[in-house]
Parts: sequence; C-alpha cells; structure tokens
Amino acid sequence: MINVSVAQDRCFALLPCAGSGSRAGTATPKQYQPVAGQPMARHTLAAFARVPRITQVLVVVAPGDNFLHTPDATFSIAACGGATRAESVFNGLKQLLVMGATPHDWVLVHDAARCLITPAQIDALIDACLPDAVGGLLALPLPDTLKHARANGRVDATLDRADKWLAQTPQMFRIGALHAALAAHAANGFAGITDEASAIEATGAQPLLVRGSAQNFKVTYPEDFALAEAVLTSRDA
Ligand SMILES: Nc1ccn([C@@H]2O[C@H](COP(=O)(O)OP(=O)(O)OP(=O)(O)O)[C@@H](O)[C@H]2O)c(=O)n1
Ligand SMILES: C[C@](O)(CO)[C@H](O)COP(=O)(O)O
Repeated sequence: MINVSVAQDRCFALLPCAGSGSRAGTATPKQYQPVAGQPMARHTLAAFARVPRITQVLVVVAPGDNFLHTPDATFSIAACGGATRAESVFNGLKQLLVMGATPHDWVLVHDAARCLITPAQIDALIDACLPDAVGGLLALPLPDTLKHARANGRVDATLDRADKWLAQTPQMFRIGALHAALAAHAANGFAGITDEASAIEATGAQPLLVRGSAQNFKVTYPEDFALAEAVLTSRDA
C-alpha cells in the first residue's frame, strides 16, 4: 500500500549560492572560501545531506561558476543565479519543478552562506511546518536593545523589541505558493523581497516563527569567517 502522507509531504532543499559576497571582501565569492578545511558551501551541503527527509538538494550558482563542480551524488546544481537573492530563488524553484517536484511539495530555502546550520535545526523546522498550512522560518528573538537611528548617525529612540525577531534560514513553504508569491514581484525586480517569508507575507499569509540558534548566523563580514571556523572546529573535536 502506498504511504500517501509521505508522498504528500516531500521536502526539497534549495540553496541560493550565487551571490558575490561583496561585504565579506574576499577575492572569490564568500561561499567558496575555505572554512575549517572546506569551501563554506560544502559545510552547508553536508548538513542537508544528513537529513533523510530531504528528497533532493538543488544548489543555485551563478552562471559560469564551477567551484562546486566535483561529482557529488548528494546534490544537483543549476547555474541559474540571478541579480538578487530573490531572483536566484525564483529561478531555482522553476528548476525544481522541471526536475519533477510538484507545487504541493515543500521547499526549504537556505542561504549557502549559513554554513553552521545543523541537521537538528533543519529537522526542527520541518517538524514545526509540516502540520502548518502556511509554512515558516527559523528566527531568533532579538537578544539586544534595539535603537532607531537618524540619518546623522544618532539615536532618537529605543524601540520595543518584544515583538521583533531576526529572520534566519531555512525558510519552508509549499513550492507552488512560494513560486506564485515571488512571481508577483518579478516585474519590479523583487524590490523589498529580502527573504521567502516576505514574499509570502505580501500575499496576506502569516509564516510560523520557529526558534533557531545564534550559531546559525550568516557569514557576511570579514570577521565572521573566524567565528564560523571556531564553531565548526569545536563541533569536530
Ligand atoms: N544574487 C544573489 C545574491 C545572493 N545569493 C545567495 O543568497 C545568500 C544570502 O545572501 P547574502 O549573504 O546577502 O550574500 P551576498 O549577496 O553574496 O552578499 P553581499 O550582499 O555582501 O554581496 C548567499 O548564500 C548568497 O550566495 C544568491 O544566490 N544570489
Ligand atoms: C534571507 C536572510 O538570510 C534572512 O535573514 C537574509 O535576509 C539574506 O541576506 P541579505 O543581506 O538580506 O541578502
């Protein structure tokens, strides 16, 4: 007998990996910089490879990129990266549908540059979102006091942070819903769409917040590499 619930709940992973990493200041895009002995994106991929509920992993790279092109059965590559992260994700979703995913399947979109994600955190998001009608994202309540700045670099107010969260990835939604939500912003260059949840929110739906970890930070600035290296090395010890 076919297990219908499993067939309905397939989870794909989509890793946008086509950025230039301009804030990191590296010669090659930051996601390919060596961290703890491997290109950063390889650590991200290794975490997803250890989650049995992920049916397939697709990495979206920039056209012409060949940094990940060594044979590896745990992921596929599509060289369809766009000018923005949202465009890379939008193009990757189209590729997933070409590869046999259906609009009803789930997709977990995860920054290649968040190389400290763990299988347990991915599983926690899947567990929380599978029973949910909308889907959701890993996120963190603000750990610090939040200031409002004026253009002159001075503070004019301290904001209430009780209802503020920092968005992380993965962000998990139905492929069809996310594709349609992003398509609505394609004509204006995905302006204001900085993550998957923001596109879903614009449809009126309310993504679920699932508590992530401070260790799941995005390597963005030069000083972030040493921290990522230290955490990864400590996990291997
Ligand atoms: N056109 C783009 C831009 C970003 N990304 C990916 O989206 C993730 C998060 O983006 P971010 O950290 O902002 O990366 P960059 O855009 O590369 O960084 P920067 O803004 O400093 O240039 C990264 O894995 C990055 O490779 C992408 O696939 N396509
Ligand atoms: C998607 C994201 O990781 C959520 O925090 C983040 O917005 C991506 O980084 P960017 O600097 O906004 O491109």
